[in-house]
Amino acid sequence: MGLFLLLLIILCLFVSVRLFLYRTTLIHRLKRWGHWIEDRIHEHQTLKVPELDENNQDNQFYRKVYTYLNSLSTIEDSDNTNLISGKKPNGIVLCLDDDQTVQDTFLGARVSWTNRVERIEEKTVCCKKTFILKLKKRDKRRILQAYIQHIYRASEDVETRCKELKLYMNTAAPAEDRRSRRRWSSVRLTHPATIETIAMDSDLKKKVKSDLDSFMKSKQYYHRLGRVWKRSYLLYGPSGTGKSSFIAAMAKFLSYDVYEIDLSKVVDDSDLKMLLLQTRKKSLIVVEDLDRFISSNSPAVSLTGMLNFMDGILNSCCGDEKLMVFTMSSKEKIDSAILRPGRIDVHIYFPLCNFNSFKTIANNCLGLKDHKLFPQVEEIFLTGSTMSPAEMTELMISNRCSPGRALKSVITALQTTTPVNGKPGMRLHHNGGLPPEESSSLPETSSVFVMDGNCSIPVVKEIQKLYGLIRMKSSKKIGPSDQFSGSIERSG
Ligand SMILES: Nc1ncnc2c1ncn2[C@@H]1O[C@H](COP(=O)(O)OP(=O)(O)OP(=O)(O)O)[C@@H](O)[C@H]1O
Ligand SMILES: [Mg+2]
Repeated sequence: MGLFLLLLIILCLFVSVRLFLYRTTLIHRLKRWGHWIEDRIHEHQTLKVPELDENNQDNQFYRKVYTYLNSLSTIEDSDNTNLISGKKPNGIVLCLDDDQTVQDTFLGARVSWTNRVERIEEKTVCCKKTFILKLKKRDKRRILQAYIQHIYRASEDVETRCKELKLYMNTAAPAEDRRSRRRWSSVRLTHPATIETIAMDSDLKKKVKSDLDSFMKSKQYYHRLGRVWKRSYLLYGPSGTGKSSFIAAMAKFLSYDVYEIDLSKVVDDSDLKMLLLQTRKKSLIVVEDLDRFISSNSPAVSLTGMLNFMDGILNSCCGDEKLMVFTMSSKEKIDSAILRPGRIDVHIYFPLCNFNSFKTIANNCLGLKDHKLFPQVEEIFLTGSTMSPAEMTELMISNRCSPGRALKSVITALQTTTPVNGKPGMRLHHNGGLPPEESSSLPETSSVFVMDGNCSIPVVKEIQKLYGLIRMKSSKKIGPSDQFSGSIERSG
């Protein structure tokens, strides 16, 4: 009985001491001291993982380490961790701060990582970033190889689970350190457009989706052909027809980041190359308003520089799996060298509104599938009146409380033939908005989907079939010299 009482007292004492230690975080402190002493006893080695490699290209392993460290549970216990709003509403993600150290254990070995950030100039965002791994020398041989593999696997897991799309923009840099700097800054890509919300011919949507799908699955195919795994899209059409929104929608569909090149910040041809070298795989490289750039005869970037950027050997040096997307208002005056297959593989025309796109926008903005005013709207479209989807969207959004009023305002605007692109009263042919240069020789359609070469097999077959049909109709059209080059196809 006495012994039992004694054991009970010891147990109670043990529990209260432990509780006390927890409460005062003494255990935590004792552990830290223990580690500190251990660190003094053992010889350590430090290894650096810089953000850029010796060619100033992205060090892919740096990205992996970044993702891996931010996913560690120990980051929660670490001081100065940044709390950043996450993808989910009210969600928070943890993110290492500059010069913060975080601990990790692997196969019984304790290692630490420090996020070293050296500012190049005071008060600027430009900095040199390096992760520093510190581990015991005696552990290095035993764990390092396996640990690196573990980081690759774990970061890929995290990336596929919660990939957050980014929009990268190029930053201007003084000439002296253009080559040593990271030239892109990023924000989260939060554009709400999806391929479904874009008012576009439904067959065309299907074609684009299947083209993007087959591109993603064609790694082996491209490599077997000895080609860079890249595909180029040209989106062209009047202002406010959804070209930029479609880029965001494509990025979401593919789950790719977007690199948008602002040519006014590019200093010369080699600067443009450097920007391309610093992009990552699985991304969309976007150049908006290419026609404006070409007609401006920019002193900074030459036409040759642009041609090489679109289809140069450099494309093979900056990571595979890239989509290049260019936008233009019209390709009428564009040099055919720019538009040749390989530089541009898919041409998509974005027309002004027709009755079908009006219905999609009415459904998106007002939740209307049908309305008694629809026949009146259809009639006005038949007279050739039109407006841009952007204008139509604005009218509907500003009158969204009253669908009837919204439709009436659309009718009034269509009747007064709003000036489009500065041209008063632009009217369309009854083909629903084909580009002027192509409307005369084409079957009736609402959009143009022109694909040149480089498609994956099923798409090529479909194009050849269609091409045969069109060739029978018009002998004037340009045909492919073989199945992968020069084919020009049009379908609705
Ligand atoms: N096809 C469309 N479907 C749905 N909404 C559209 C469409 N086109 C334009 N919009 C609406 O108009 C707005 C502007 O469109 P967007 O910026 O994508 O046009 P754009 O073709 O890139 O114009 P610009 O040539 O002037 O840059 C979008 O935010 C969207 O709400
Ligand atoms: Mg745009």
